[in-house]
Amino acid sequence: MKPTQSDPTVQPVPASVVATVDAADTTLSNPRWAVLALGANLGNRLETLQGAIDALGDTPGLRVKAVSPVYETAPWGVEPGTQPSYLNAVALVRTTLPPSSLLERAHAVEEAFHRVREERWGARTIDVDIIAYADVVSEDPVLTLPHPRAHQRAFVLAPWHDVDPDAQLPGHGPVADLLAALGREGVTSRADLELRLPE
Ligand SMILES: Nc1ncnc2c1ncn2[C@@H]1O[C@H](COP(=O)(O)OP(=O)(O)OP(=O)(O)O)[C@@H](O)[C@H]1O
Ligand SMILES: Nc1nc2c(c(=O)[nH]1)N=C(CO)CN2
Repeated sequence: MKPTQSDPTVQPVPASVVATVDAADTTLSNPRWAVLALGANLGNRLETLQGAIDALGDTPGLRVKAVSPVYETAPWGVEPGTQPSYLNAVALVRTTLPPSSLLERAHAVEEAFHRVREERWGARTIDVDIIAYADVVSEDPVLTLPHPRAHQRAFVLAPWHDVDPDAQLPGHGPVADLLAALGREGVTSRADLELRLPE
């Protein structure tokens, strides 16, 4: 039936309202891949890593596609012997969230596991970093993409290479080459530990 001018349900929506609603819709129509690095060096490290993966899997618009093997790693960037060792892993996700929303979600997951931000590179129950988001390159300090130190970190490159041997770190080249150049010192496989995909 053709609506008439007097039908109140066909009032035109003002352009300003359309623009506001569109701006508030922060999902993308196309899912993108992203690489997340997880690290924990306080508390029950494996349990926390699994909890973070499950929490990420509970995120609307995000699907965890692969979870890497677990590595026990020497704390990077601090005096040796000043912190407990880390468990590290990498998750590959597909998401319709834009990068800023993915970072918000990563921070919410950290908060859920009582991460306390005190000093730079301080010990933590959980750290969730965005290593790469599709092929986005951004120097924004709030969200630098790819992660500005990923290419220097075997604790990121080794698990990433395990789940995606052909991976490329945007702007830096093949992960396999970066890992070969860096070496695996301080990064030990923990084949006795396993992380699951979210149920
Ligand atoms: N790719 C990224 N992933 C996560 N956080 C990022 C990224 N780029 C910039 N940041 C910013 O870095 C800030 C500090 O992050 P965080 O406390 O996790 O650092 P860190 O884990 O101690 O050190 P690092 O950044 O070297 O891993 C965050 O609040 C975030 O805004
Ligand atoms: N081994 C290891 N060292 C670190 C880690 C980490 O996850 N693993 N994270 C840091 C800040 O992101 C600083 N140092």
